[in-house]
Amino acid sequence: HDSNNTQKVKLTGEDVAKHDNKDSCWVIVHGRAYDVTEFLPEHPGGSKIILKYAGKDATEEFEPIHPPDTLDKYLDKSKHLGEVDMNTVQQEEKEFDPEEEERQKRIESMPILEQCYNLMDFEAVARKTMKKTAWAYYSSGADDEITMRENHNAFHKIWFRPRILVDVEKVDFSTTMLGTKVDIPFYVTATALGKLGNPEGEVILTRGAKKHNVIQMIPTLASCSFDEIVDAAEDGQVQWLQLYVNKDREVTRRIVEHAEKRGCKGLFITVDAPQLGRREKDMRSKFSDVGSNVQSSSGNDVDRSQGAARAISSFIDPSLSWKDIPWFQSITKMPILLKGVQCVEDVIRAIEAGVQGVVLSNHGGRQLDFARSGIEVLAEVMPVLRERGWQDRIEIYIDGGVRRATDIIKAVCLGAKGVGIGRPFLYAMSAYGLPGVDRAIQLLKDEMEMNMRLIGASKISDLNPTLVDTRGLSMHTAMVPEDTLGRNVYDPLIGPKEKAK
Ligand SMILES: Cc1cc2c(cc1C)[n+](S(=O)(=O)[O-])c1c(=O)[nH]c(=O)nc-1n2C[C@H](O)[C@H](O)[C@H](O)COP(=O)(O)O
Repeated sequence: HDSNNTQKVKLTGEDVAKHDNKDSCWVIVHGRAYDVTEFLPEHPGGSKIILKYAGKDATEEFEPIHPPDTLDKYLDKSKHLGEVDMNTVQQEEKEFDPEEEERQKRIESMPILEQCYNLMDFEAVARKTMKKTAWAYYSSGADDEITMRENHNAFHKIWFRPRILVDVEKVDFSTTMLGTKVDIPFYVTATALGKLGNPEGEVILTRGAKKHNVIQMIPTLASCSFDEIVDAAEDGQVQWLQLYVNKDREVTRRIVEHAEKRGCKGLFITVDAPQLGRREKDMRSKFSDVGSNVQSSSGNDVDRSQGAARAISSFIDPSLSWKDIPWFQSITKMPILLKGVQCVEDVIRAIEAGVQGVVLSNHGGRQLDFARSGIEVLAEVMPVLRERGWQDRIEIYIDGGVRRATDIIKAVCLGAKGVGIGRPFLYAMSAYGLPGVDRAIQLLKDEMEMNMRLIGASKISDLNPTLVDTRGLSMHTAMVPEDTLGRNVYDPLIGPKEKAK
């Protein structure tokens, strides 16, 4: 570097390769070198994963887990060593990976998008075509995944009581959420690490949401930076922020104030994850591509925590409690909602605390196993609120296991303002990109129109509790419901290549 610190000569791969150990550790990310020696013990994902790339190009591993502005935000400028001449960097010989070979073949013969007729089709295709680590992270639930399966299963215990001879020539299923007019009562909920499934990440969901006038909830743990996701939105497009509260409240304050400044129209504080659940599929897959090397080189002190999730969530504050709500109300004007409320007592407390809404949710079954489904908690909550005349005091959402428009209708009949949908859009995005998300939302809209007609409702306000029979809802089958839907629903249809023969 010359006197005013402009880099005169690029670093070479050799320069970086000399710093390949815990006493001097340089890595390359996006063509620039960084000295992360002092950062090693602070890395939430542990030092081992960085040391695996010491002296080398870490971009591929870094990219899906960290927003692009991570190093600018969290690594002192003095550790930014400047540009590397990537022609001098020896790219790692990709060892032959039979699993990857198989996956590429499955991608070649995957169904064309038009052969996906419902949200479960996207899951079935994604299961076969996504990288193992991505599938493991997205599809996993906590422990035995009882709650994850129950989330979808619960909807099967609610039956309709349709009305007839209602003029349903015109059907309008638009509604409002926190004052925003949306086409259909669902939003794309916050799910972390969008780039695990698709290199473009969460901005694909932004574009899909815009096209269909539905709201996107931006995750704290997105792969894209918050600003990238907001910049990808078009004028007038409404987004909400999902917040994991940081132990360092100043960090949280900055995130909340910035989100408000960028125009977010709702703050959803996640309250069901003081510690992230144990998602064993995620743990297993991470150990296959990281743990094994770590295990062999470090013996017993291998990082026993789970895969991607634990690595990115050590900042979450487990001391968060009701006493913190006034502080949030003092730092933002955005409506505040609690995401992950799981019993009527806490809904009452939320109303008394003056928040604007709750999401009845168990985090997609990724947190406490044997937590009840959002729809079951909704059936417990609404009669109690109605008794008190409080049913309009806050907006109530549910999420978890929503895969059909009939699931949305059941939730709205029972009193939800709308529902959040997670995995299906991750699978659609991972398998088919933006066209996948676009088709998934359109399929839901088509189902919604048909089912509203068949239930005898021409608009959202016609949906009410008399249209559903929930007597079976609280019966929990002891056995683990075999969730075959995602496995069998699409035939191993021939892909375009075979057709040509
Ligand atoms: C599928 C998925 C869900 C995550 C999610 C990541 C994935 C891959 N992550 S997690 O890494 O911490 O678990 C978040 C998250 O960042 N924050 C959050 O509030 N909910 C998170 N959730 C829960 C999500 O917001 C919904 O509650 C859940 O996805 C709804 O269930 P379905 O997937 O069945 O629609």
